[in-house]
Amino acid sequence: MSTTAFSRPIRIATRKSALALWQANYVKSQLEHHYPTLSVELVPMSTQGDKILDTPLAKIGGKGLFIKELEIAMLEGRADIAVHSMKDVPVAFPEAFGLYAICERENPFDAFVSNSYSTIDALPQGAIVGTSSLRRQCQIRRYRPDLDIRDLRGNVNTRLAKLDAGQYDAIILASAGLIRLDMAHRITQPIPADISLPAVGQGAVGIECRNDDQELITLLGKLNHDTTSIRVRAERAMNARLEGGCQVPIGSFATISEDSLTITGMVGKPDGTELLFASATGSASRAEELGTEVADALLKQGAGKILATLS
Ligand SMILES: NCc1[nH]cc(CCC(=O)O)c1CC(=O)O
Repeated sequence: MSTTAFSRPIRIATRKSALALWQANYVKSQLEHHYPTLSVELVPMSTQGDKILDTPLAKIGGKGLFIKELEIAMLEGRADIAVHSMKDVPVAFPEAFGLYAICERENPFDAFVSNSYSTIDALPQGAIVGTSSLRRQCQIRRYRPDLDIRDLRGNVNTRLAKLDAGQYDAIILASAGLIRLDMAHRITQPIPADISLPAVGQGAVGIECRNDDQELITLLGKLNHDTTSIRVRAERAMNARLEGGCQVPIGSFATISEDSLTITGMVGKPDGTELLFASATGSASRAEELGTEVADALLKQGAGKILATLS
């Protein structure tokens, strides 16, 4: 625990979804744990992305959309930091902002959620599976080409409600979201990485603030989890080289053992007919280079052509 010269409260800009609020409260409690004299407040706000919930994300501008309004609040001095699911954070940051802590990763894998079938393998021919993620779609289609994959939008609770109402035989969600919202019991089957490689940064929470807020940047350093941060940096470097923008059929997953980092990447056609994989292993100190190497190997196999048809 440390004392801090911070005299004003730290205000966390956050979206109002249950998951966003959980993450903001988590960062609040981490800050209070490390700096007991600090006062931390949440500044919940509606973003454009929340208001257009029925439009597929890809069509309304994708990943950057949720974040912009939180950044405006920080620029206008209404908030000091913003908390994000790393998988929703674009690779390129707006000039005035940076990512100054990545907290310890929760379970990074996708989850199969069903009220009737215990595993993906147990689904009958042609079963209806809900997901709007091109990454999940292409990998599930490769594994089970017979399934009927249908669009599924909304926050975690909305998606579960649609499953419970019988609109789908199963849905695919991130395990991390369910665990954080106290719904780990809804995970019917954790989906291993060899069936569905997670999204870049899945399960990790990142903290953003203005580049000129040096006092705050120093303070946030305590909340950074080194191993998570290195893994996510490798995954994001891969995405950066692939120019993986908004909603893309890209998976990336890095692990660290001792000082060695292994990263596997995937780019796939949404219909599941062609999936490219590559991986690299090396010193964790070369995280970003290894991520870039995997991207280059994917590009060499033709990933650029697949991605170009989607933009
Ligand atoms: N795309 C929405 C989103 N962004 C972050 C999570 C939760 C998991 C995480 O923190 O990575 C989810 C829900 C989901 O994909 O099921």
